Amino acid sequence: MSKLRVAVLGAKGRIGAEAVRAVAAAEDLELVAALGRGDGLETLVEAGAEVAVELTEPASVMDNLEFCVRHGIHGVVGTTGWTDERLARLEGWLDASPTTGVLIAPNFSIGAVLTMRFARQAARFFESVEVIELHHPNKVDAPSGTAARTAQLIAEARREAGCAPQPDATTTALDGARGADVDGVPVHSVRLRGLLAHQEVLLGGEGETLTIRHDSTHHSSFMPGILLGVRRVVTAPGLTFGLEHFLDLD
Ligand SMILES: NC(=O)c1ccc[n+]([C@@H]2O[C@H](COP(=O)([O-])OP(=O)(O)OC[C@H]3O[C@@H](n4cnc5c(N)ncnc54)[C@H](O)[C@@H]3O)[C@@H](O)[C@H]2O)c1
Ligand SMILES: O=C(O)C1=N[C@H](C(=O)O)CCC1
Repeated sequence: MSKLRVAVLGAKGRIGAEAVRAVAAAEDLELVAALGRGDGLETLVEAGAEVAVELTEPASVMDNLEFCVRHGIHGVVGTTGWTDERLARLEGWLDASPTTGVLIAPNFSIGAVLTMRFARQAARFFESVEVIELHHPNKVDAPSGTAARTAQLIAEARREAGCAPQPDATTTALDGARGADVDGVPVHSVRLRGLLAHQEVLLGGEGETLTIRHDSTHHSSFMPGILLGVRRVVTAPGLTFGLEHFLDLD
């Protein structure tokens, strides 16, 4: 059986370097290109890449994906910075290339995907929900893509269940003291040397709290999800948002 031809964009970055090793080590995949900043995207076509793993930065991801989709190269995207406007542009490119698939995964680790799932399940049962994400201090964006997605899922679940707004008597606060408001859910971002990627979802009701916590302590935690995404995206045309769609969770 022929191997799936895979390229990594952002190959010299923290997660990109780990992805290069993981793809190269997978028996059913062939690493055909490993691009860093400044390398020409034409290399993807010359190398015959079928799937591009996009692990760069929010300022680069759109140009890279536009090129890939235009050339029928499937995308597996971990890069953050997704807004409704960006997603709409990507969907426009995909409409014009109907056999091409792009997976955007706010987080590739199974624990983080389950944290999002559990948070969504729990959200309607508690009066209060806040998210704390904690990352290494080299991270350029805040809040994390994972925390933003978690907050959106929580907010959706609470809207669907008709939950009342969260109780909060704060009338005076320093800027940022109550975190960022993501769809009505406060999200707090910690940047600390020694950390990699961590998240807590705090839920509170009368006389009880529930904390859902996930820790990625090494970039290896993201690799099984990236490899799964690469194998599945070639049979999933259009946009898939979230690795959970490839996990058959329930
Ligand atoms: N979804 C997930 O599970 C997951 C996990 C970890 C990191 N991330 C995200 O992945 C992205 C990268 O994270 P990181 O910690 O590796 O960052 P990093 O800064 O270590 O690496 C990014 C790399 O991309 C390179 N780059 C920038 N523009 C480029 C371009 N146009 N073409 C090729 N290379 C380019 C940079 O030079 C750098 O080497 C971030 O958005 C981060 O939030 C996602
Ligand atoms: O290290 C990062 O940067 C990470 N980014 C993603 C996010 O913003 O959620 C996933 C976790 C690691």
